[in-house]
Amino acid sequence: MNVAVLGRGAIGSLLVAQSQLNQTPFDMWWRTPEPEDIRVWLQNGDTVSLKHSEKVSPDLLILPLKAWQISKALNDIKPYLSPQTCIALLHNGLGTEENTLEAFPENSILRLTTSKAARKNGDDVYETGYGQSHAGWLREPPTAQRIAVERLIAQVLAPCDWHRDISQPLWQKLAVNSVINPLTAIHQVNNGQLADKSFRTHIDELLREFCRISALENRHFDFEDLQATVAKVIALTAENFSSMHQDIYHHRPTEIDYINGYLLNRAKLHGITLPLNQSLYSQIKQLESNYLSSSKSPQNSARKN
Ligand SMILES: NC(=O)C1=CN([C@@H]2O[C@H](COP(=O)(O)OP(=O)(O)OC[C@H]3O[C@@H](n4cnc5c(N)ncnc54)[C@H](OP(=O)(O)O)[C@@H]3O)[C@@H](O)[C@H]2O)C=CC1
Ligand SMILES: CC(C)(CO)C(=O)C(=O)O
Repeated sequence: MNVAVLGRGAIGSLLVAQSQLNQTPFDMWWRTPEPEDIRVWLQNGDTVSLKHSEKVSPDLLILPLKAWQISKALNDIKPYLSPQTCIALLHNGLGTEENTLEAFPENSILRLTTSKAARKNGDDVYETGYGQSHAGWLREPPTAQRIAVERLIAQVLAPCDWHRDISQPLWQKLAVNSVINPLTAIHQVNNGQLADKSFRTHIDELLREFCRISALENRHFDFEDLQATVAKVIALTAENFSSMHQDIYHHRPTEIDYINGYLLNRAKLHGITLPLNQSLYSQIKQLESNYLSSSKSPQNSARKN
């Protein structure tokens, strides 16, 4: 099976490194031919060197991109895809699925999410955490391709659970991201600092709003289970800076439209408001607008984490 991974981002590089260690190397499609190669530093001490590949129509294309990059990326690479190419979306948040299904009506589409962690520093990628992944089909391919893809994904994203309805784990991850990401980004704290009791009221209120909108979507989450899940993620990733914290710090666009913005869109459809989500959404948009509208380059800021 010919597999390609788009970009040379943190999570994508981790997957390609893992595929090399499994002796089933994936191709990597970069936006630019430079640098000649990149290195991935794994937590087990291995270092893997990765190179850019020529674009040949793949059986499986994985897009481990920021949610807001997906639509343009798929448009850019459409000429290299055939109706038989399976497209795998891997990102935080929700909201790219419908457009992808519509834009590629003949292709099988897979949705992935992961709690693995990696960060880029220049041309190097560092694995910073192990974690569970989840996978499920939005549109299934014929049986032989389905089995081959499932086997491959189970290897490179291990441990990986397969779901008949992938939207349930995606909503569960959305709950976690809708709390940790904007709070850490606005207060510029690491994930662990959210355990401080001063954040308790906001965390609980965000989870209450999440339960209200998810129930209207016929997805039922227990408030106390979510409290426990968020507390666990905060403890397990205490030293990490969330992706939204890093995006704000490095003056990059955030995924807010696909996290709290997604919840707000669903709420609007149901005719309800989510006041705390709205407030955090507006604060993140304001922070983004301070630098996205200016010509100052993000590279000018000192790097952290
Ligand atoms: N990093 C982490 O620890 C975790 C990340 N996630 C989620 O996974 C997703 C990916 O995150 P992450 O790996 O950190 O993101 P990165 O920003 O590191 O990687 C995104 C990559 O996509 C590439 N890209 C974007 N648009 C295109 C395009 N049109 N054509 C080709 N390449 C393109 C970028 O290329 P270029 O380098 O040229 O800009 C970049 O290499 C996000 O949704 C994130 O929230 C989830 C769990 C943990
Ligand atoms: C789970 C969490 C919050 C870990 O940092 C994450 O997914 C992110 O930073 O985007």
